[in-house]
Amino acid sequence: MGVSLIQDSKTLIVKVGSSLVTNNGQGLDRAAIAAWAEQISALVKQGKHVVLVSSGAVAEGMQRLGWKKRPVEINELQAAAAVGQMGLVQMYEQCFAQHGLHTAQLLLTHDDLADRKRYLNARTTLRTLLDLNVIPIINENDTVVTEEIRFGDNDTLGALVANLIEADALIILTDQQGLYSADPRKDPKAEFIHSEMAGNPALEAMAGGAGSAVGTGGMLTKILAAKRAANSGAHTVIASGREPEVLIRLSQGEAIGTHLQAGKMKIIAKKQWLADHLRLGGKLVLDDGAVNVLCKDGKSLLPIGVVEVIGQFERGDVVACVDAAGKEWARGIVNYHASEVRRIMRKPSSEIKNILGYVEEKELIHRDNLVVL
Ligand SMILES: Nc1ncnc2c1ncn2[C@@H]1O[C@H](COP(=O)(O)OP(=O)(O)O)[C@@H](O)[C@H]1O
Ligand SMILES: N[C@@H](CCC(=O)OP(=O)(O)O)C(=O)O
Repeated sequence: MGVSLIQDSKTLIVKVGSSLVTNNGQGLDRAAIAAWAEQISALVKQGKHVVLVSSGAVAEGMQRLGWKKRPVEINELQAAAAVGQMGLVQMYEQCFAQHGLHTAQLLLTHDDLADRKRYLNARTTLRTLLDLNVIPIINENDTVVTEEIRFGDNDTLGALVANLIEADALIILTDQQGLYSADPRKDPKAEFIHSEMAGNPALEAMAGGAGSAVGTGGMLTKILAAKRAANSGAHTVIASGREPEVLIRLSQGEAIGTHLQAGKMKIIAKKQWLADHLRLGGKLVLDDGAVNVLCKDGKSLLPIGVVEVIGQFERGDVVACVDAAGKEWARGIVNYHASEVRRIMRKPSSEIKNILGYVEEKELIHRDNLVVL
């Protein structure tokens, strides 16, 4: 990858695995967590947006409960995760507080991100937190899922979050320097992979399962996460979380770890995603002024620019933005139900509260959720 792609990245997802966070299951590694918090804080102060996806709840819960062996029963794993998550977020909150930054806890499941309304809600919340310079700390909501906890799939969650907020890069920190041609714990001749295209099927054959007792996904979930992140145009780096100043050095363009490049440009990825993944709901007919600000100025669509609503749709659906002659100019994810849009169209956003009694968002379609055709 052009290593500078990390350097130029504005929005980063950093994922840290259980073995790192808990020092191989020995309990939370305060020094390591403090070091990542310091680096992330420095990046945020440079104007970057950083989301942290952290594993370690089960491992920390086991430690707190005095369990020596990872339980087999799902309900016990869930209990351990619930206990351990408390320690995890306390530690992050304390470490980021040293740098004057707040943290926020987000517990998500894969299903949350597959559901279009929840997807939009999660996306809006994350975007708001990042604008406030708060550090979102994300983990799986282990209480309500069984599949994810069984396979321990925070690598996938990291990629889903990268898709969710269209991050520029996903940095997966683990206990190895990166990807080797085979598991280096088992094959001393394994060669280091410096750079590849994300999604290259040859990578999947190289990746083995977890090598430690506390990590669960192994390299394969990281390779698949890179492929998924690339769908929204995000590059992935797999690197050692124990490498001093790893995040700072990556952001300065240093070639540390394995760089897996996304083949698609973000804007093309976004258009494809909007075209492929969400069903097209109805249409919004815009006045000429609204067409202009959307297409020429790259602004969000406000209710005042809409003159007619055609068809039915729900919050989170994709709608087409057309002019009076029916020509489609843009398409995007709408923040209100069709019946609500019919009530607030042609009105300034300041009247949404009076008309509906609540405000989902002041935009009908936020510019981040819109592509001009
Ligand atoms: N080809 C490979 N290159 C590097 N590591 C590999 C490879 N195949 C399997 N692994 C194993 O994957 C482990 C990292 O995955 P995992 O234990 O799940 O970590 P994490 O907790 O960071 O998600 C490494 O410690 C290593 O033993
Ligand atoms: N939610 C689980 C995540 C488990 C997991 O994905 O672990 P890892 O393979 O170490 O990233 C936990 O916090 O323990």
